[in-house]
Amino acid sequence: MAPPEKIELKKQAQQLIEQYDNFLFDCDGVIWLDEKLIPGVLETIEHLESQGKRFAFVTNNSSKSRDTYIEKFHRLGFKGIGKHLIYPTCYAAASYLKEHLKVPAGAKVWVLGDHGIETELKELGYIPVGGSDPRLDDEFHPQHDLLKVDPDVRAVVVGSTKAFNYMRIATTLQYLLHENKSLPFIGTNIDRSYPGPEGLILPAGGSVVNYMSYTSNRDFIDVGKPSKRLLETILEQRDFDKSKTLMIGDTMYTDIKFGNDGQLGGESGGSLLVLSGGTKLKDLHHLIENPASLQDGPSLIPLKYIESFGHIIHLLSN
Ligand SMILES: O=C(O)[C@H](O)[C@H](O)COP(=O)(O)O
Ligand SMILES: [Mg+2]
Repeated sequence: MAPPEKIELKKQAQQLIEQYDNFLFDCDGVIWLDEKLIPGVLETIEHLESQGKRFAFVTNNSSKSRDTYIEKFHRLGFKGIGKHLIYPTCYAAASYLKEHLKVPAGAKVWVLGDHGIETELKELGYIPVGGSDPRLDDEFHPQHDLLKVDPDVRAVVVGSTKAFNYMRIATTLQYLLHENKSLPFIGTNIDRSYPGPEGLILPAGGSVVNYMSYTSNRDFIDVGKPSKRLLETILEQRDFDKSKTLMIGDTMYTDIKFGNDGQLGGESGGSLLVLSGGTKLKDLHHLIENPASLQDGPSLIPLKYIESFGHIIHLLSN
């Protein structure tokens, strides 16, 4: 496999834009770092729009609903980003329950995670339980009411939360073990960590999901990147030709694998790694030099890489 091409010249930036019609953006580490917009990204996306390019945002971050993301995009200066362009994994989880598992509206769903999951479940007619219930902040005691399983719960969704505590782990475990482990166990994403504020690398949703997987000794259904089902849903809903679509992300085992396994960009490929988030150049070099050291080897290697997506507008204006 050819080593990834570094985009550093104006003509390479122009070629990239000519080659693809559709752009799928990861958010954390590509568009922003927490509340800070990554320089040049807004201008580059506005340039793509002016060229008639189409795009969508696909984030493994389950903490915010699509409506909350719209507010964030507006706050950061993006105009006209509608709900239909945003695919966070809280929405992917709720859609999976409805479209794939056919869990009927009106069913209760146990949640370990932040508000985004509860909001998206409600939008599809489900009744979230657990989640932000303040009783989950109580100190653990074995007679606590919430440790008794509600028999009306039909599925469990686990995602990132900053309120991880023993009550949440213990209550969620009761549901995962309930009736011989028969309730579907959905995990929003597999990310170990993410690039947070102040340059900190922070624990991500995958740590919470895998904690629950370990303690329950159960596998989970991963609805986030690199899930092929998520990609197919986006391509279908947005009517994107996959051979003309590029995935842009900062994480190789989620974003780049999503683009490569999904065969974006046709025979030439369709994955672009940005170094503005959690992956640094040394990580890319490590992967290229030791592909066997990572389980998924070549499917994690991007077609191209660039220091940040915002760098494109800088290259184009030179
Ligand atoms: O669990 C999380 O919150 C995610 O790991 C993280 O924020 C990744 O989001 P993405 O880079 O897919 O936007
Ligand atoms: Mg990211």
